[in-house]
Amino acid sequence: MNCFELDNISHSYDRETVLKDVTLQLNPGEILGLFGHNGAGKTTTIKLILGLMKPTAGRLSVLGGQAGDPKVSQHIGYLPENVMFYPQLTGREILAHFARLKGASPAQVPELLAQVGLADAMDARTRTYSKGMRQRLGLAQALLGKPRLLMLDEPTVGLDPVATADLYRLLRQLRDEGTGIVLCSHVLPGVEPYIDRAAILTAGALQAVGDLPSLRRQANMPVTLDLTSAGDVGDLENTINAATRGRETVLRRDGRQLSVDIAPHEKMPVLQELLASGAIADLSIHQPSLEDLYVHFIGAGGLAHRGGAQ
Ligand SMILES: Nc1ncnc2c1ncn2[C@@H]1O[C@H](COP(=O)(O)OP(=O)(O)OP(=O)(O)O)[C@@H](O)[C@H]1O
Repeated sequence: MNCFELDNISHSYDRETVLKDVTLQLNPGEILGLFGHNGAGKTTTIKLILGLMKPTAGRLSVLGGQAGDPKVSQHIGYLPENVMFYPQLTGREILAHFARLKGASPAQVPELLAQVGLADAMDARTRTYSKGMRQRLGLAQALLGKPRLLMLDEPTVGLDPVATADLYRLLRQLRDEGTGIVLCSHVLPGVEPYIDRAAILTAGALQAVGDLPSLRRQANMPVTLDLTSAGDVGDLENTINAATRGRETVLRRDGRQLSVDIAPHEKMPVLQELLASGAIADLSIHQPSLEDLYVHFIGAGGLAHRGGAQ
């Protein structure tokens, strides 16, 4: 059974359509990154899956049932963006309160607080917590009752690099135990190794969905070969020019180092020719990163929306 299935979902607030024909599903034991700039429609998608609103058009099922049905909702964990808690209560008291609301066992509370790195702070009032600690308490709240579907809206905001890596490790562990996880973010650096698939949303429309190799195929962006010459750099330049003649490539030179941007399907024949020439001492191949692919798919409109390329 899918964790959720969105089938041609559209949504409008008043007259403005902010989600357009979105078709997307999440499997158990999978981490999906849902990426888009501010206002792209990520939170609206989450609210529909939570059953807080009904889509204007399209069909939606969550954990095999109806979004918003309490029998479904009890298996969903949700961490909203900018989570806030009552400042006079301790972390332990707050989590115990949410455990009662969710019908989860209170025995989980200290264990979950330790799991998110708040073992030493659980009896301190949350007004003394840093933003990162509040975020981790929010995550513990989302993990109450061992959800089958976990949705996290900008979970790494406020976390330092060590806490961010800890969070991703924890998500991987939950994924391996069968939880389906949606990670919404407009912060891409560092996330690539931790997601199974990415969905890229611009102005309410899905531009691309897939794992990294599939997104690379869809984007068909050039691959960069960085080459170090074995002898005279001019000779290597001539060899590259011969190997790439008639192909669409860009060649750059920086001292003894040469870089060639080349279409993915041209990579192997050109590499074979270059290796056979004996003119290369070393080489590395750079595929487009998740950030490169994101910028490619959101296009000029998306960049304008974000105030230019970053
Ligand atoms: N309650 C609302 N009433 C009217 N318009 C709304 C409402 N909530 C969101 N919108 C609009 O819907 C669009 C999508 O917003 P949404 O919050 O889903 O985007 P997002 O991708 O989560 O953005 P962010 O990263 O800034 O949280 C935006 O244009 C936003 O202004």
